[in-house]
Amino acid sequence: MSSVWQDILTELKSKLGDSTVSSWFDGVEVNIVKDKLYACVKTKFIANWIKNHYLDIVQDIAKKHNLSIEFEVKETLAKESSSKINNQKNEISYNNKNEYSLPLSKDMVFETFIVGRSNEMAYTSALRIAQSEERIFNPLFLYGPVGLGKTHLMHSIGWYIKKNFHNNNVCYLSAEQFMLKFINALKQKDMMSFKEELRSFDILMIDDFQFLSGKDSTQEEFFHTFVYLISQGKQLVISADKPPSELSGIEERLRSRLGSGLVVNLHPANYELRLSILKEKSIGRNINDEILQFIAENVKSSIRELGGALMRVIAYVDFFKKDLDLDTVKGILKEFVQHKKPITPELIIDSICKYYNIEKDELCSKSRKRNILKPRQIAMYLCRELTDSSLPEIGRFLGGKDHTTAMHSIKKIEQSIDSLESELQDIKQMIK
Ligand SMILES: Nc1ncnc2c1ncn2[C@@H]1O[C@H](COP(=O)(O)OP(=O)(O)OP(=O)(O)O)[C@@H](O)[C@H]1O
Repeated sequence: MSSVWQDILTELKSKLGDSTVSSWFDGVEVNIVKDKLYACVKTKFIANWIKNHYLDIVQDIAKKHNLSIEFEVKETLAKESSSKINNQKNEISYNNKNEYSLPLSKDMVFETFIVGRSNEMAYTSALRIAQSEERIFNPLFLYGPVGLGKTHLMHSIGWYIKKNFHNNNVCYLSAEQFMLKFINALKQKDMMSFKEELRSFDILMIDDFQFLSGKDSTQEEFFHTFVYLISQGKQLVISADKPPSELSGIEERLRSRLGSGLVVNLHPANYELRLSILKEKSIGRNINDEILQFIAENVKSSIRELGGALMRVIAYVDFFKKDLDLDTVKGILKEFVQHKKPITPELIIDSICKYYNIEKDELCSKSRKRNILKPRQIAMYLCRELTDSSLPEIGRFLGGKDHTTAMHSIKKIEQSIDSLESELQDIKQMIK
């Protein structure tokens, strides 16, 4: 090993400690050309980690040796991963037989979807749609905040139908892709093929429908496709971040049709579901329950984030072949972990909005629609239970209501406490 690199490592150890340096810098190969030191690491993950956490400090030390430093990923490993990507591409093109559909991810099937209270209804509806050739719920409209499994369920429907009903022609598109294909057909002056192709599907699934907000001509085209397919007994599955009634920038006649079948909400996962997902995804990995519980308790924003946190822990174990302790995990997941904040009315209001997928303005408005009134009453109840706020303060926080409204709302929730128990538990989990 180059003596300069040896010196750099020694100095790094004195600043960062032996274990950090051996975790991230063991196995680095160096090559000095003129005044540049090229440090070759095994993977992109390690290179990024070093750049994000230790670059300044390494550069400072290198400067003392009149060197600048650059981190690279070893070419052999880069080649390996590029051949993996090529294999994946082959799978995708096999998967993607019709040119209109986006490929379905092979990891997103019903068998890998973990079911809990927050997504049970969505899972059951998706499975029923896939299993039944009768159009029991048409369209199926799945909605909820990001990263909670809408795409996973749509891909699962696609795979199930491909496997069990070979004659059915499935098309899965993001709303953006739908728009791009529409624009392309207009440009090519080939609207007939576009219409014919879309009308030939037995199951058409459009993801992230909110993307079409304000895109009037694309909506118009989609509207006609929608009406045609439904009239022919074909299945439609749509997903968005909001229910049809709350999608802004979508034409009224389309909104009402989107809501004419079954509309199902995916709620944020509670602790039990987060833990089950982590246990399932870490099968065969040497990660103990204490660590999984720590991740489930702290990474709450979405299942996508939860998966990302677990991947980071798994990558660490794979690279360094070391047993993990909780302190190391806390360090690795620093950016994922939300620090515990004191419980305030603002925090309760934010969590309620997230849970019910409504805007703060709506929650604090005068609306007496049930989908707004109930969350507002729950917010008042939780402010009373979890904070020291007085009734007039609670009324004020929820949009300038008076203290009798706050008192009445809290009573309402107390009267239905048994039926609301599990919902309240889930919301409290999000708040804490
Ligand atoms: N219940 C679940 N069980 C297992 N994995 C899940 C579950 N829910 C979500 N995931 C995983 O979480 C990730 C994000 O899910 P998905 O892409 O389906 O979210 P989404 O609701 O469509 O989000 P977006 O609105 O951002 O498109 C995916 O990797 C998915 O496989």
